[in-house]
Amino acid sequence: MRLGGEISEEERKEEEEVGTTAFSGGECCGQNKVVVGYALTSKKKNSFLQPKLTTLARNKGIYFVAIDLNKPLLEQGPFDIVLHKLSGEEWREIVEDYRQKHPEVNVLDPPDAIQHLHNRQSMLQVVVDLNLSDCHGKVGIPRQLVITKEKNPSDIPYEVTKAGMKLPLVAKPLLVDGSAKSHELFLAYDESSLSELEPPLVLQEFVNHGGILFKIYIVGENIKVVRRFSLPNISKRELSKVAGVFRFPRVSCAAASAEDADLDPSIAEHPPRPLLERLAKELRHRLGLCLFNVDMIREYGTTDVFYVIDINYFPGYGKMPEYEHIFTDFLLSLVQCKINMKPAT
Ligand SMILES: Nc1ncnc2c1ncn2[C@@H]1O[C@H](COP(=O)(O)OP(=O)(O)OP(=O)(O)O)[C@@H](O)[C@H]1O
Ligand SMILES: O=P(O)(O)O[C@H]1[C@H](OP(=O)(O)O)[C@@H](OP(=O)(O)O)[C@@H](O)[C@@H](O)[C@@H]1OP(=O)(O)O
Ligand SMILES: [Mg+2]
Ligand SMILES: [Mg+2]
Repeated sequence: MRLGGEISEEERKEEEEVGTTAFSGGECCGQNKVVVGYALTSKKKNSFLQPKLTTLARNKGIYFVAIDLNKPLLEQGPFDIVLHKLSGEEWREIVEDYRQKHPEVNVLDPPDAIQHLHNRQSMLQVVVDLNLSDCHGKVGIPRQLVITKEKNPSDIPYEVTKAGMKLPLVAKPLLVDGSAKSHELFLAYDESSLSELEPPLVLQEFVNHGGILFKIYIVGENIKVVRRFSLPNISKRELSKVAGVFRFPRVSCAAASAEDADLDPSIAEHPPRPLLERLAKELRHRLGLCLFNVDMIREYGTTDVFYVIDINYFPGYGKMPEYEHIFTDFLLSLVQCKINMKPAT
């Protein structure tokens, strides 16, 4: 916890912008003050730093301060916690350097750990390694094949046949770098059309799941599940009649949740809580991350066969119910944990 931390004029302005009021000194209404430096894109800042979050945070003594990207990070602060989601190697090095020079600051999360989620192959490999086959259900990943950038697109149909992959396939850019392009996904109904795609790619077997997906938001030890609309089932009949590759929209990212829709209970029922707790705990430890979400689907016609299809770093928490309470409590718990760990003097 920062005692007597100073906040610069620019940071003060920024705080006013996001609805927090800065003051010098380390205490607020008898509470210690927690300073959270943040480096987020303006889109993320707008969706995450909503007034309902910043107001509640201020009441709990938490102050969000914008990191000035035009100034060295090492000259800014002092911070208790740093929250960040920006792309690029340069930023990664800046944060890594800052972490080494300021081990007392909780940097959420370490850049190397985040990097794991920037590749759709390494992202899901942790789920495979977990081998969660008997914990109130089975959790795996869809069968997938990586097509590296050296591969000639005209060879993709052969590679797919050789690997014995079953159609239809979802084609996803291998790298996730925060760009719109890295979210450009295609559904492929026949093998020969696959040569229209541009490597590097991950080709994933499409798993019928009744058009509903579960977004499992993780904030430290907290788990919140929301239901979202997803792609509908593809029947054998449809598959036999259709050919080609089709781009599809970011259907499950829409803010509209499927929470209140009138759905078949066998499709809509949330995955069992013990399974989610085990999955979240294992992923937190194996990935070394606190802030992420997992997209999970239930194989259509089953009660307990689940697939993880995507893991995202620092997702759209603004769409998670009660995120302002969960997030502020989490930030306070981090600082409290540090205080408890300090040796008594
Ligand atoms: N293997 C699959 N089987 C069935 N549907 C899938 C599969 N993979 C992806 N989808 C559908 O496509 C959507 C987008 O896929 P995915 O989540 O992997 O992409 P993304 O660009 O990383 O999305 P996000 O916006 O969540 O980061 C999913 O939410 C789901 O509706
Ligand atoms: O924009 P939204 O609020 O929807 O958040 C999305 C987020 O975009 P942002 O980080 O630019 O905000 C995406 O990050 P990048 O992969 O593009 O880095 C990804 O994490 C999505 O899964 C999030 O949607 P959600 O899964 O939570 O529905
Ligand atoms: Mg997704
Ligand atoms: Mg994703």
